[in-house]
Amino acid sequence: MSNETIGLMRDHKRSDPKGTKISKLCRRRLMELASRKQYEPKWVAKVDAQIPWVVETLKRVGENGTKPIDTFSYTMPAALTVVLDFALDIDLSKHTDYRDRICLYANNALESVVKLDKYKLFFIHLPSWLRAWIPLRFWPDWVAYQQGLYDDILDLQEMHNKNWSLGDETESLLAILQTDQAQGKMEEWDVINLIQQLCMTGADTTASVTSGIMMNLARFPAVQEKLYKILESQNFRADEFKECPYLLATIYEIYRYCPMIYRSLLHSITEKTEILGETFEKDEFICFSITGANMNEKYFKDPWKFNPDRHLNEDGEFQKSPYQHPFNTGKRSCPGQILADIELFHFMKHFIKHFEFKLHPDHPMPVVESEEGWNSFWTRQPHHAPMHHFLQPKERKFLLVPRDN
Ligand code: HEM
Repeated sequence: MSNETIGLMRDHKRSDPKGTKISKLCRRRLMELASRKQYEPKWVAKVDAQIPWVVETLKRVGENGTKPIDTFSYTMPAALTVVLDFALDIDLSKHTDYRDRICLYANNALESVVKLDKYKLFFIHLPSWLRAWIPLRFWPDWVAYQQGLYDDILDLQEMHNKNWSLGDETESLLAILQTDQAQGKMEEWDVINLIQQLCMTGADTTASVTSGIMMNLARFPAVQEKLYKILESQNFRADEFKECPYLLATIYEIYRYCPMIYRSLLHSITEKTEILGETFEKDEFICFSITGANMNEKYFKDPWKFNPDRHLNEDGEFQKSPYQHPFNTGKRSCPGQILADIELFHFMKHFIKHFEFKLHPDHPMPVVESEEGWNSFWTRQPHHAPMHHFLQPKERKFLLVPRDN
């Protein structure tokens, strides 16, 4: 790949239908692969493979359940390993140097590429031909730093291609994309950019929600106990969602009640549109408030109550509310949602088996099920504070008490 074609983003313009078409194809490829039912056991196995080292690490850093910890830095490498194994068919737990470095790039990206600031908006709005004339010393520092991620992705691509050539079966996302590239449907930078996007979007999200689930089970011990008993009665098998609807219902209640990913990305309006009486002009920015819908009495009865049962129907089956959109909805909704649900379900099945999650008096988390109680759970720090691309709980530390001690 030549240096000229490496950049943080393909230059998308509405006047460039080819770019839009290729993005749609990339997105479709990701969703097609994740939704192949026959591959689901393969994705589950990738989650299962992470469990021994994550459980051991959580026991060690949590000093066998005596020291409260923030679990994000341990769930993040596990989630990244799963998503990159899905994309590249490479097990990064055998290449921890790449895994740990890519986690750093992804976390750095969240504090830079993903966060909006005036400086960045200014750069985005310049036409690319003009941007190309700006000397690198005027670019934000993180731009040069993030280029290192591309080197790692190119190395991993080489590693992948040692075991795969054009015409072989396409079991990884990279193989599928490279086949498209060979057929002239996309260019090399599209392939690399999609892998880069997965590093930035596919691990911190799942890792953050996994930590959020454990934290909320510590806040609501009766739900945790019920879940443990159900899973234990099945010997912690639950290979599929339908085998433990209460676990999926609990995950969806945590998506609703603890929406750390509280809004969609920013999108621009393509033509003058009216939504619920509001008029939006072409090119205006729009963003969907996931939290706003979640906590609206109109869509969820007693919204301030934590109640997984609201996601089960009369037969005890999981029923997704049409008003809940943790992944947003429509053409730009999260393409990783199938994989994300699989990851959360199976990570949690194992974590619940191995640990009891408990609050610690030095790190109190409010559990008052009222509007005030709900509000007091969150920090009020500004968007530029660390990790504030997500909605952040004031307290993130809790105990993970091993059940097998
Ligand atoms: C629990 C985990 C996750 C949650 C809650 C989540 C949520 C979201 C949300 C709200 C968006 C913005 C959608 C919009 O603005 O319309 C998004 C975008 C995206 N997500 Fe996820 N996500 C999760 C996991 C994943 C995973 C595992 C992957 C990859 C396999 C992924 C890949 C992406 C990508 C590529 C985008 C950008 C889509 C675009 O711009 O068209 N996400 N996600």
